[in-house]
Amino acid sequence: MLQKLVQRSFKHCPTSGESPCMNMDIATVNALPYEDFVDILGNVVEKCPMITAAVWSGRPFLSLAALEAAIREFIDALPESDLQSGSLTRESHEEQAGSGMGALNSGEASRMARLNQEYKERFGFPFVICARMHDKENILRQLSARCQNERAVERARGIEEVKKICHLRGEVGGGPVVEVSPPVEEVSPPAVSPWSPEVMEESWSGSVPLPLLRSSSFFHFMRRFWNQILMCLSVRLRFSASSTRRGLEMYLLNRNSFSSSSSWARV
Ligand SMILES: NC(=O)N[C@H]1NC(=O)NC1=O
Repeated sequence: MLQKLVQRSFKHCPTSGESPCMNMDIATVNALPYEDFVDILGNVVEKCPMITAAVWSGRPFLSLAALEAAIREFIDALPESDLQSGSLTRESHEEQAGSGMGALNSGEASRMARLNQEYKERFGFPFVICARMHDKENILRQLSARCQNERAVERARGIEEVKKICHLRGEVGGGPVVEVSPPVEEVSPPAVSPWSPEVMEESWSGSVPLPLLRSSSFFHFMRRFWNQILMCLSVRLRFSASSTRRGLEMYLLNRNSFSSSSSWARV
């Protein structure tokens, strides 16, 4: 499969004979820039180019068989879906607990479960919200209100919420709090940026003090396990094909959205 894909992508082999051509192919494949690598091999797993994108950093591959083995290993290493009950990550637990989701009374829990189910049946993907920016009352209000939206609106909104979660997890990082000297001239983010302190504090109702959010080491985050989502988002931004983008968006919402009625209700 990989050989056919690669050979089809190289119209001619500069040398005669099979093996030099194949060797040349693997050398050429290893030398491919990120975009070309994902463009050519991005659909070896249906509408999951992030798998190809994730293995790109493992080059150089000794052979096409080694590249295929890297893809297989990545697939085998994917954790069970977060949507199975009891499989919430530590970060999800903390975020949901921090917003008060761990203190739902029975009325709130059953309302949350009902609304989650209604949302999932209406849109075909789970409700996603950046819990650190809301308390439980607001989450319930948002869930109820957003059930009335159009699907396209909710799909875009869910992706935006995933990005907010991604951003805040990057800020907190979980690593040592690194004191960094303030830049010589404070360049304030553009006022309209959703990440500007004003916008964040305006909708801020989470439990993590803002100063901490700003001071922990971002680079620790780069080592943390969310590189898959970052890969997704970077691949999504690079891909023009809307169908691929839609596939990735649905992947993000269903695979990384953490929520199912049982998890919210349970938490
Ligand atoms: N349902 C849902 O969005 N859950 C996620 N949101 C968040 O901030 N952490 C989560 O687990």
